[in-house]
Amino acid sequence: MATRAIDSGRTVLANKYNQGKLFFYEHFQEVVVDTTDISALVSASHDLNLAEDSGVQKVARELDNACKEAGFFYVKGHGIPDSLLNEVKNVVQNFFDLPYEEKVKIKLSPATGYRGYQRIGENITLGKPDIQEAIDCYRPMEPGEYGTLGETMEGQNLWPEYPPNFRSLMEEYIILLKELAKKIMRGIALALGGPSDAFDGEIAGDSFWAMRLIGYPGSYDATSQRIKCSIGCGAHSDYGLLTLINQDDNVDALQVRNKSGEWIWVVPIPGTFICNIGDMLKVCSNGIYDATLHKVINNSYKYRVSVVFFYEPNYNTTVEPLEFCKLKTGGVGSFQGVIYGKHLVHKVKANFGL
Ligand SMILES: N=C(N)NCCCC[C@H](N)C(=O)O
Ligand SMILES: O=C(O)CCC(=O)C(=O)O
Ligand SMILES: [Fe+2]
Repeated sequence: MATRAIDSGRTVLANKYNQGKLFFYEHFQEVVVDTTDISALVSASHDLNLAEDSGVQKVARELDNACKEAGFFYVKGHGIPDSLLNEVKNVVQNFFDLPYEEKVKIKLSPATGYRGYQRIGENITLGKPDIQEAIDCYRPMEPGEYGTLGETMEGQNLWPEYPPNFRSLMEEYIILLKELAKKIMRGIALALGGPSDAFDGEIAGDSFWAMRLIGYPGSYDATSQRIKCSIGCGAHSDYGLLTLINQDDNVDALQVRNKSGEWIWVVPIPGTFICNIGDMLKVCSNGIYDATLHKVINNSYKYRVSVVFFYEPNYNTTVEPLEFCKLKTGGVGSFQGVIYGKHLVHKVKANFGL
C-alpha cells in the first residue's frame, strides 16, 4: 500500500487554486493511496467459507496494510451506484440552501436525543466552534430500551419536509451503508486474523450507527477579497468502529494524519468511499490498528458537502480487546473494557454547549 506525501502534489494543488484566482494554503500535499477494490468481499460476504476465497484473502491483506499504515483507505467495488452517492449529496446541499427559519424546524437539542439540525458554530471540537452546519442522525432508540444507560440518546430522527424525498432517500442509503460497513468489518476481522463474523452478534450485530450530513461554507471573505482559513472540523478521531465518508467531489478539504505525523489531503475520488478507523476498533484490535486522526479545512470559495456514516458497536456492548488480537500482541490487553454508549454520551455532551 503506497501511502506517501509527494512534493509534486504541491504544484498540482497550487495550480488548481491559482486558476480559480483564490487560494491560500498553509501546506500543500497530495497523497497517493491505492484504492482497495472490495468487490470480491462484497459478493462473497454471505458465504460461510469467506476466509477460503482467494479474492477475499487479497482484499483482507490490502485492508490490513491500509489499516496499519495510514488508518484510512478509499474503497471501490462497493456496489453502491454513483447516482445514489450523488443524489444523497445533492439533497443535502438543497437542504442547506434553505433559509435558517426552515432548517431550524428540526433543531438538535438534548430533548431530541441530540438528533437534528445544528447551525454553523454550534458543534465544538478542541474547544473551538467548527465552521460547519449539519444534521445528526442515530439509530432510533425507544424510551427505556437501554434503561438509564440509554436515556441521553433516546429519540427518533428528525427529517426535514424539504426536499420532499429527503427521508426516503436517507433511509434507503442507511440500509445500504449498514450492510456495506458490516461486510467491510468482516474483511477487517479476517485482516486481523480472526473469524469473519468477529464483529457480528455481540459487538455490532445491532449497530448503534450514526450519520452526519454536513455542509461547510466556502471561506471567501468579500471584504478582504481573500480566502480565510476556516476550520470546518478540528482534529479528532471517530468514536466507533468504522466510518464511511461520501465526500464532495469538488473540494479538497479532508486531511488525515499518517504514522509519520504528516497531515495528508484526502483528495476526492468520485465513486469511492473513504473509510477510517474509530476508537472502538482500536480497542477491539488491542491497538494493532490505531484510530485515524483527521480534520476538515475548507480553504476554497466553494460550499462543501459530506455525508458521513459511522458504523458503531451495539449501544450496550462492553468493548474490549478481542482474544485473537491479544494473542497477536503478547497476550495482554492494553485497554480497559468500555461500554460504547457511555463513550458516545461523553463525546456527544462535549460537542455542544447545550
Ligand atoms: N459521531 C462522530 N464520530 N462524530 C465525529 C465528530 C467529531 C467532532 C466532534 N466535535 C468531536 O470533538 O468529537
Ligand atoms: O467532512 C468530512 O468529510 C469528515 C467529517 C468528520 O470527520 C466527522 O464528522 O466525523
Ligand atoms: Fe470524523
